[in-house]
Amino acid sequence: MSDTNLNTSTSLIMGKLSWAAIPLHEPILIGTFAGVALGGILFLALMFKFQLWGTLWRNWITSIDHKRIGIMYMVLGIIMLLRGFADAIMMRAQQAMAFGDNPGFLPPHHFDQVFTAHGTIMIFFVAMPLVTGLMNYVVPLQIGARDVAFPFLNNFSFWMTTFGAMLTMASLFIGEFAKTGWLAFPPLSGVLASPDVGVDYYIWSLQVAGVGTTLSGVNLIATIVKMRAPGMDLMKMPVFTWTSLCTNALIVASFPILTVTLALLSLDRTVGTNFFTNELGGNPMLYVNLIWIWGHPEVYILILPVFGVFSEIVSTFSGKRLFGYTSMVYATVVITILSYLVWLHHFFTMGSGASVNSFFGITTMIISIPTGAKIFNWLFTMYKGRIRFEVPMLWTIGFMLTFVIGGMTGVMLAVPPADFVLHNSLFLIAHFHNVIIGGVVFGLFAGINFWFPKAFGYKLDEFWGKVSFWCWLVGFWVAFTPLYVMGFMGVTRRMNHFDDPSLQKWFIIAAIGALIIAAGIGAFLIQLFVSFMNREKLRDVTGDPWGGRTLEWATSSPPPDYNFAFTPVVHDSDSWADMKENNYQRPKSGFVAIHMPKNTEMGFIIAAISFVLGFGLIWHMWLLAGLSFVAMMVAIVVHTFNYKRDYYIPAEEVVRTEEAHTRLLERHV
Ligand code: HEA
Ligand code: HEM
Ligand SMILES: [Cu+2]
Repeated sequence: MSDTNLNTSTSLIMGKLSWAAIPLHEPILIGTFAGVALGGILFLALMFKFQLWGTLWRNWITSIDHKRIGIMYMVLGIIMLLRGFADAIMMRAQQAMAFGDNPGFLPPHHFDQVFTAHGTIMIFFVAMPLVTGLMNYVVPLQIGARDVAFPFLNNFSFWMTTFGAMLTMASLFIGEFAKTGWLAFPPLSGVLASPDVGVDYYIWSLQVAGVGTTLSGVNLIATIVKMRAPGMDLMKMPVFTWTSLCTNALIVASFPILTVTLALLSLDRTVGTNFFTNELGGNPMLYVNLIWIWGHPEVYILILPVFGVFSEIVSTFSGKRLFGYTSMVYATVVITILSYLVWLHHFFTMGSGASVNSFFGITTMIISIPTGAKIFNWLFTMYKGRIRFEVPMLWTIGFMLTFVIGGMTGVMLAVPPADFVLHNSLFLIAHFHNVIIGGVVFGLFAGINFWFPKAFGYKLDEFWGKVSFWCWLVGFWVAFTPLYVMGFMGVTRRMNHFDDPSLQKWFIIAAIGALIIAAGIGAFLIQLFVSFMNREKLRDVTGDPWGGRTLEWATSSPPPDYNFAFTPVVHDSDSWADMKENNYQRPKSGFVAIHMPKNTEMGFIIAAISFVLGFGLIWHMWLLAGLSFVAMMVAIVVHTFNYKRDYYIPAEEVVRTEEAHTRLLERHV
């Protein structure tokens, strides 16, 4: 065999992968790897010791129960939050020390990967899974359904998201991640400026996860449209379900744009097309437009569901019906529509001209009106309410104060002449962390504290919940106010070293703020642990610990596999509050067998193969890519022959479950 032949055969199998891809010369990465490996070994040891593999496989990995899938999404989001936050701490430390002669501890090529990975992970693998997890858990319960419309697809979507996240994580130890920023604009992300695999990791992680997100959007829309309890017409739907419906409409309408954009980028990179280069009629502005037509709706995909969370919490903890239900629904729909008419505000400075900029500036500002309507509705709900300042409500009030300021700085950026000064400055960074942390993250913590007792049957510890809240609130302001200040001074984003020593004090303050946030994350983990240890004391047997108003509180906590023994009948938007007022009695007899979907391992298997496929494509290992593609197709076809997709929970078992709940309730009274 000649030398050339040998070379082609190696590259067909190994592609660009070689030992040089393992970052042995990066002490930070080797340290991290050692930590992950040790943690992994500890985890495996514990799993074997307590013999948990069977349970993990049967009850979780292969589960098609929307409740378990919802919880798994939340676990994924929380684990990835630790990774994304580790990146944030590294950036805060680097920028606090890298002044003058001190280069800091992160060389530019590493720093650039850190901010790209931070942004990508926080948006796609923290905020998205947490939001999707909440919707998955809560929506079917709120509409009185037994599961989502396509339970298998739900499991598959979850695993696609998870394996997408795992591809990003793999880039830590094999090769590297993109150095382009979280939206990977060409020409920087093109093959000339970024010849290594970083951008390919970015592309394929998001492609794999994006399939999951799109399908889960389809699934939840079908669920909400088709599976509501009798009597729940659209204007009687709980507000969280409404915001979920709009969010998933946004997902279905925007994620395919991301998929296509990334597909074109990968064609440019691998087969030499010129969609986004200036050669042969291509144009980088095409990419900028496409990515923001997805990117702007994306930020509303994150915020709308948490607006729903706050609506549920405000009315529950004020002991009142939500003020302005109808206007709340219209505001949500208006924001959904407007979010498609503003994308250009992300590149006012890129030469569209005064009239185009004015159009997009004005549409952007108009979004403040429905958003403001929501804020005032929440305030009016609290007005004259009997407010209980429990942990979910604290997060809600913290959100209202923080988010309004973040929204206002957004409106400042929407003024094109002002944006020419503030674009890509730390002011922008402060704006979006202000709305994302003060809005999305606070909302997720509010939601976790609110629905945790539903999912696990006991409340979360109040003391540690409050510690976590105060650390996040104070920490956020200490970490990001300096960025507003420096933004006004003209300091730009994505810098790993500064020359002007007078700035250092601001970065040190920001680093202290990040440490306070770290304490908030720590307190949250302690809260989970302490609550688990004290679960008997924190137990709620009623299924309705907060005096809830919507259907999820009508069933036991945790709900049985089938959610409701009988499908509830709805007469009001606050259906459970209405049922309680009318002296609703739980049915105690007449139970029948319940038709349920059955677990399957196929979602996990197909998603795992897509991880291998992604890995092969990243490294140009064409043989591996081809084989895994064929394997994936085979798995899909095999799955279509699986006719054993459902089973019945026998009536006796339903009787047993329901009677156990009745006994608990009677003992409680
Ligand atoms: C959850 C995320 C989220 C949310 C909700 C928002 C909400 C808003 N954003 Fe933000 N934004 C981001 C995430 C988000 N943004 C991100 C991630 C980026 C940058 C990405 C990057 O470049 O990397 C960005 C960037 C960004 C830019 C681009 C700046 C630049 O690159 O130079 C602009 C410009 O117009 C903008 C505007 C707005 C506006 C007007 C709102 C409005 O929706 C806010 C509306 C709310 C209020 C105004 C407060 C409540 C209202 C009242 C109390 C009523 C009274 C108020 C008035 C009448 C004003 N945002
Ligand atoms: C928890 C505390 C957090 C801290 C301390 C933090 C800190 C930072 C820092 C220092 C940067 C780089 C700023 C620069 O360019 O100079 C950054 C960028 C970014 N952050 Fe965060 N962040 C946090 C949470 C989040 C969350 C929760 C999200 C989203 C859900 C998020 C999304 C982003 C994005 C999208 C970028 C831009 C990345 C890029 O420039 O490509 N961050 N953050
Ligand atoms: Cu935007």
